[in-house]
Amino acid sequence: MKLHGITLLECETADQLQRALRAGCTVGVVVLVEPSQLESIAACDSLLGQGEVLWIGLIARSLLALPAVRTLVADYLINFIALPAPIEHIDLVLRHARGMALVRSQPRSALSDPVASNDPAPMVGNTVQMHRLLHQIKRIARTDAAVLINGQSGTGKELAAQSIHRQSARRQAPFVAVNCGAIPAQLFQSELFGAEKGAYTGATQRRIGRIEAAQGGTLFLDEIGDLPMEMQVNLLRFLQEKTIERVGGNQTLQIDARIIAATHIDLAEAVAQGRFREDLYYRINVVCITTPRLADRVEDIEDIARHYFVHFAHRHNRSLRGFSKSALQAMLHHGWPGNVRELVNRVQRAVVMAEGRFIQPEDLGFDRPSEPLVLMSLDHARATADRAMIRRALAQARNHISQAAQLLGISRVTLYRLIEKYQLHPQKISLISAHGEQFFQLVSALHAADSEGDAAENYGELTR
Ligand SMILES: Nc1ncnc2c1ncn2[C@@H]1O[C@H](COP(=O)(O)OP(=O)(O)OP(=O)(O)O)[C@@H](O)[C@H]1O
Repeated sequence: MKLHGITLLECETADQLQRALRAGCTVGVVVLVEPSQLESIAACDSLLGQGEVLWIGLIARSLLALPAVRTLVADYLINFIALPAPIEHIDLVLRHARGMALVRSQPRSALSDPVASNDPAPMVGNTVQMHRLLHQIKRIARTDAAVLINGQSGTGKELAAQSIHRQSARRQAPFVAVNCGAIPAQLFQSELFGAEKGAYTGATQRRIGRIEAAQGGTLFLDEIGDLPMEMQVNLLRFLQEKTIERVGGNQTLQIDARIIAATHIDLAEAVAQGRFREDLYYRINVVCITTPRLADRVEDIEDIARHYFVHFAHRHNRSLRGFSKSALQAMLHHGWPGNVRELVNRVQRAVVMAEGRFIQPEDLGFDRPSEPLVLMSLDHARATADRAMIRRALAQARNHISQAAQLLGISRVTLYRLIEKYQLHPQKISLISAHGEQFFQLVSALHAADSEGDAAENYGELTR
């Protein structure tokens, strides 16, 4: 419907709201003047969190005390106005929302955003353990000694190695990482030492190995504990002589590279069991540091989670607000067997999957903490569960009755009867799509309407 040149999209069902969102509006208005409207808003809550729409609430003052209304305001709205309210106030809030929408729609400059730059990830953490590690890294970076980094998988061993390299005198030269456990034994020699043209079938040109590629810089040997015995001999020779020969070549090349090795297994024990060469162990273990488990520094969890939240929200272009309290709680209570890598993965998944404005425990792949059980009659408990499930099914089926009935495993007739019984009729949600200059016409229309009476009623007129 057009009014004063403004596109007004009135949405009474989730389906209509979905279409309006696809139409690309930037500012939406949730009008809530009767308690009965809350049901339909609850049915649409996943849609309210979608896209880039900035939501403003126009809410009857009498409803603001309701917990459901407070949740709506906290989770989805960037601002709300208690009705009745002076039209100037509504005007101001809507202008502000439009301004925010305009700013958000500007392409963000990758250069001006440190998160988007190509700098390697910083090491985040403010606990005693992290302070100690950062201090050790700083001191080690000044020397050229071989370093062994111990730590469970995902604790940041590679990040620590990069940090040593970046702070060292070799920072302008390459940092070359080799995952010793991931290279097939038959390729290891050529992968590490390189190969001359014709050295083996398929070697159509000279290949520079990883060790040579690290010339002047740092060679990071990840998972060195997984290195097969025969390869340990070759590596030891390089470490002792600082020279290599490419496979199929006869030229000896002098290599100047700092060695940083990392392992998640106990190398001393592997030596004791004869699985790792003792002489190699002492070569790489001149200085040893340990990256702490995430579970041993829980105070860092929130900082790291927020750091990656900003990073991924930017990368995936999501305008989420952050973590809900229950999501933060769930993170603090998790055991983090996969350490920081697991946290990074969970945050990324949550940023992509979250339907509301705030990340919930489910988005992070955790179960929602169970609500404390309140004693109630079985009839009441059943009715509460019925209502919740019907609402959820209606939302998922976009208010399509047959589909919702199917999801619930009941007939359409039964669903209609239950909707009637629990008063779950899809109610009115009003959304005003305001594009560009049309927005100001909308505000003018509100001004004009104001002279005829109460702002809330007039707003209702405009959206009806
Ligand atoms: N302190 C930290 N601050 C920010 N990000 C971190 C931190 N520690 C680790 N990460 C991130 O966690 C992920 C895993 O880190 P990294 O690869 O360095 O761990 P790792 O110990 O080498 O793992 P693996 O043993 O499995 O190779 C990376 O995305 C890294 O950027």
